[in-house]
Amino acid sequence: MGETVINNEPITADAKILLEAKNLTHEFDYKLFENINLDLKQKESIAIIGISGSGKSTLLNIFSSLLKPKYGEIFYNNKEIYKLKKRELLNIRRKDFGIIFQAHYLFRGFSANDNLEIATLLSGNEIDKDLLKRLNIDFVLKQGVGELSGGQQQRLSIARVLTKKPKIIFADEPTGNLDKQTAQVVMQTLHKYVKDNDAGMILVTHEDDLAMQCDKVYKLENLQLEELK
Ligand SMILES: Nc1ncnc2c1ncn2[C@@H]1O[C@H](COP(=O)(O)OP(=O)(O)OP(=O)(O)O)[C@@H](O)[C@H]1O
Repeated sequence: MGETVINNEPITADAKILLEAKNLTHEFDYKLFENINLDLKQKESIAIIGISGSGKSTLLNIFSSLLKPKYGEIFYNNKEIYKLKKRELLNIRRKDFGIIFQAHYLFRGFSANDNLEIATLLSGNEIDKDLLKRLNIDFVLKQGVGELSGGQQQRLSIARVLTKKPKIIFADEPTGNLDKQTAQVVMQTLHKYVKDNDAGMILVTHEDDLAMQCDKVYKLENLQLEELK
């Protein structure tokens, strides 16, 4: 545990755009954001910070196909995702999008290994033993999910998402349950995955130091994304 983050390759101007958000506006009881635009390129990681209630999770839900915005569009592979047929959208969400939220959605009553096997069945990929070692969960595979600590469950859910080999990772406070050192290992693992697999990542976090390890950092404030890095 505890190497330095490998995240210094610059993103070239001609890198492929993975996800494009155009003019997003959304509100619940109050307006959260207005006319937000964002591009996510291959190998790029983008962090979104902002005070509690500013709408970060809502924005991530919209990016990640879970919530249709009031106005605006999200393009993935040149298609507007909210105009796709339900089945097509589900397919993208299942195969290409890796959604890591604090609630883990692990199958309780099954072992850690069973949970990973499900991801291999869905994706046709193998379980990556090195990944499990990096995340320090290789020794808990036989245990039931309910027997794992909160942090182990969180890392298992991250391993399960990465086993799918998603094109884009959407992560909402993925290190919320973890101590600083383990959080650092998890972030390194996510950054390495993004660089090694020509993927992209959008991360919502309260931790400024974790945000600054991303290629770009935006603060959601006054209905806009202000570019901090
Ligand atoms: N499904 C929903 N229905 C109604 N209101 C919602 C819904 N989801 C979020 N909100 C409201 O939208 C506002 C922004 O919530 P959101 O979770 O996006 O903020 P956040 O910046 O991620 O906050 P935090 O940092 O505390 O997680 C809050 O006032 C919340 O109550």
